[in-house]
Amino acid sequence: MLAAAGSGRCLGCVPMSNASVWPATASWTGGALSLGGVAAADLAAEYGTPVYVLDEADFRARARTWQEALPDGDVHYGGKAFLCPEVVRWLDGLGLSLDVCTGGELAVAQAGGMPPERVVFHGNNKSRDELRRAVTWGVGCVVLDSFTELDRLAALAREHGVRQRVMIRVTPGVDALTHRSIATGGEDSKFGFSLAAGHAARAVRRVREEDSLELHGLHSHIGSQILRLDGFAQAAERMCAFARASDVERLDLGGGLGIRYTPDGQPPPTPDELVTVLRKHTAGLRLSVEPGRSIAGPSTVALYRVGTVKGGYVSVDGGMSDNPRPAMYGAPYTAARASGGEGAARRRVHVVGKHCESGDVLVRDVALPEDVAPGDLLAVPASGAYQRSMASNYNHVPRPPVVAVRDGAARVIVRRETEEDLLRLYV
Ligand SMILES: Cc1ncc(COP(=O)(O)O)c(C=O)c1O
Ligand SMILES: N[C@@H](CCCC[NH3+])C(=O)O
Repeated sequence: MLAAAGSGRCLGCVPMSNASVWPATASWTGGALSLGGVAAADLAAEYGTPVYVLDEADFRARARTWQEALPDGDVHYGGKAFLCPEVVRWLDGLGLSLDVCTGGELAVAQAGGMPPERVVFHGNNKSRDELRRAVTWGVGCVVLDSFTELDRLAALAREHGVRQRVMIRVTPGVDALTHRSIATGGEDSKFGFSLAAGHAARAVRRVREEDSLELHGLHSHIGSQILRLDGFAQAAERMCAFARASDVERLDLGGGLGIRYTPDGQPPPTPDELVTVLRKHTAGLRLSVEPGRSIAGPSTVALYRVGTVKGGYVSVDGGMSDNPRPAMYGAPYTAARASGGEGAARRRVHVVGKHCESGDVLVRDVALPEDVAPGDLLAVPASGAYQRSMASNYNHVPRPPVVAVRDGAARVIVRRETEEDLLRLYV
C-alpha cells in the first residue's frame, strides 16, 4: 500500500463535475499528477504501467449523485462498464442494485457478496445454464429478451419451484444519436421486443399466462454514450404510454448517459437533468435506471510509460489491448504528462500503443509538452468504463491491474495479469 503524496500541496484541485475530464481528487503540483492523494509517479513505480487508477471517492460520489437524483426509484449500476468483487462490495454498501448480462458478471456479483435480490439479469442470449444459475441463486429480476427465452425461463422456474420476477425488454424504436454500434433502441435491433410490431404487448400477455413468471415491469435501454436528452424523452414517453396501457407499474429506462472524454468535448447532462426529463413522462410509475459509464468512466485514469518518441508518434507501453475504444468507435481521448515538468512549449502528437497495427492509436492529435521523452508518464483520464472490461490479450499482452486510491492510500483491486496466467491457458 502506498502512502500519501509527499508535497501535500494541492495546486488546481479539480472538483467533481461534468465539465472536467479528471476525477474528483486529481491534483497537479509542478505538472505532476496525484490521484486520491497519491502521486501518479509513485503509483507507476509501485504497480508498474500500464495501470488503471480508480479514484474511489469519485466513483462513490457519482453513484450517490444518481441515488439523490432518483430518491423514489432504484439505481442499478451497469456492471458491464467495469466490475470486480471490490466494486460489488462498494455498490452493496451504497445500497445500489446491479445489472449483469452474462454468467461471468453473475459470478463476479456472487463473489462480491451482492444480495441476489438486488441483481437484475440482462442479455439477448442467456443460456439455459446461465438462467438456471440466476433462478437458483434467487436473482431479483430477469429481463426477458425473446420468446425463446421466455419459454426457457418459465420451464426452468417451474422445474425449480420458483416464481421468477421478470421485466420485458422493449425496443421503443428510438434513435439515441450515438455511435451505431452502441445504439440499441432502434427498430432494427437484436435487443428486446419491438413495441411497434406488437411483440412487446404479446410478451406481456405471454408472461401473464405463465404461473412460474411474475411480471415486475418493463425495460428499455436505447444506447450508450448519449449526450442529448431527446432520445431519452422519446423513449420515456413511449414506454410510459405502453406501461399504462399494459397496467404495469414499474419502468426501467436503462443506462446510457454519456461522459466527457476531452476538455473540448460536449458536457453531458447531469443525472438530475436526465431524471427530470424521464419524470415528466413517468409520473406515478416506479422508475429505475442503469447507469454504468457515467459512474465508472470519469473515476479512472490510465497511466502509461512512454517508450519511444518518433516524429509525431509517442509510443506507450499499452494500446488497443487495454483500450479498444478508439479503434472500435473512433472514441476521442486526451492525455497529459503526469510525471512533472510544466511550462514547456507544446506540440501536437499521436499517442500510440505497442500493437502490430496502425489503428492502434490511443489518443489522436493531442498537445503534449514539446520535450516529451521516453520514461515520461502519460495519464489518460475518463478511462474507467468499457476499458478494463473490454481489454484483451491481443499480441499476448497481459491486461493491466486496477488500483483504487483513496485518502492517500492505494490498493490493488484487480491484479495485473501475467504472462504465466496466459501460458496456463495453453495445452
Ligand atoms: C441493458 C443495459 N443497461 C445499462 C447499460 C449501461 O449503459 P451505460 O454504461 O451507457 O450507462 C447498458 C450498456 O449500454 C445496457 O446494455
Ligand atoms: N462498449 C461500448 C459501450 C457498450 C454499452 C453496453 N451496452 C463503449 O465502449 O462505448
